[in-house]
Amino acid sequence: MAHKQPKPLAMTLGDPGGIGPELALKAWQAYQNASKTSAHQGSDMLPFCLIAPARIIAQYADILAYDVPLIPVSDISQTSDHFANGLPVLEIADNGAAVIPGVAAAKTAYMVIDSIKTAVDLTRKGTASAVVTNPIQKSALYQAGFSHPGHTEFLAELAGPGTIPVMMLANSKLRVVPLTIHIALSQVQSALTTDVIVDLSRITATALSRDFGLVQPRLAIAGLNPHAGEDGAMGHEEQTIITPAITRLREEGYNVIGPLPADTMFHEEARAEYDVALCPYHDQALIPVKTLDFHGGVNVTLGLPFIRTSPDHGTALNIAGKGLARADSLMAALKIANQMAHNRFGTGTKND
Ligand SMILES: NC(=O)C1=CN([C@@H]2O[C@H](COP(=O)(O)OP(=O)(O)OC[C@H]3O[C@@H](n4cnc5c(N)ncnc54)[C@H](O)[C@@H]3O)[C@@H](O)[C@H]2O)C=CC1
Ligand SMILES: NCC(=O)COP(=O)(O)O
Repeated sequence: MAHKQPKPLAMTLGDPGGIGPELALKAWQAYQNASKTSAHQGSDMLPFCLIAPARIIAQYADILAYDVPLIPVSDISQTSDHFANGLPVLEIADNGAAVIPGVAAAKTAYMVIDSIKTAVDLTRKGTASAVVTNPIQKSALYQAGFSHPGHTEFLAELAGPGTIPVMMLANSKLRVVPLTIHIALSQVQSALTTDVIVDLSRITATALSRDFGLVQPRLAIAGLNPHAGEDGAMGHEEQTIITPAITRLREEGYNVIGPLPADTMFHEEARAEYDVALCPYHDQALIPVKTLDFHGGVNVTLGLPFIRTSPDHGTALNIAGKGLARADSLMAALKIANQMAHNRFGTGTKND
């Protein structure tokens, strides 16, 4: 049987004032170092191509004095041929905006967004296996008129009508899903409905089976209120919204526990009882996962017709261009994208 050509990963620029460009350079160096060790030989890690104006990446390589050759490619399919010799860069339209490490500017937003769109397009066409995003400075994009709270919602729009995106953050100790994402705390109560919980739980369980190899994923749903409402004495959402969702999910055959008091569900023994924790609001989910292992965390968007992973951290403007940024989380995002692609397509071929 003919061996299919594995497709590379499409990495986005992220905010050019943040640590994304530095991390991309460091990730390429880490691949090269790993390829020299015997442990890595024969590895099936897919190479990646950075979708960015090459002059920005060259600026960082220069500032940091990193010896990383940049290889311009006109087509992402050339990535595998060149990856051993340098970091492949697929050029996008460059409006020439100045980039200052540590400064996020609305003037660079066009390139940030174009990089994401291009990566998605290549992945949906099947010429890339997955999208791996570098962090964006959301406030700078908003100044430029970007109307989506973050990647997650933007990717859902690019995927098309009816897409329900699910944000999952994962490290070796914990997986979490916030059931509401980038909204004010005051809006959580109205956004959290039984239908939302059921829909997001189904998508999460399906993805954990298909992409992560869990046969019957165990879901744990957190309460919204202290002590999961203490039988209604501290709030009613557990009784009126969350428990009905859990009942429906169990009737459909899902393995679900909850509503669990959020303050006691993240210690080691409690985590052993489930594969993923679904939490009513953003910080309830992200504080434990980032606290347990900030540098090993990966953000995966489930529910899309393509694979997308990302580091769990942000743009870290305070250390951009200083050589201090750790690439562990981006490396973990590349690794998970790779595993998901292999689980989904075998060799990383067309995927939509
Ligand atoms: N996927 C994405 O595009 C994400 C974007 N963001 C955005 O990033 C911006 C900044 O967010 P913050 O809350 O300040 O979080 P942040 O993660 O950028 O920084 C928090 C702290 O962690 C440090 N840090 C972060 N990544 C690091 C790394 N790889 N190595 C070493 N230290 C690191 C930073 O220096 C800072 O002290 C915001 O605009 C936020 O919306 C935040 C999370 C994810
Ligand atoms: N706090 C997680 C986060 O902001 C990630 O957002 P996204 O840009 O991946 O949607």
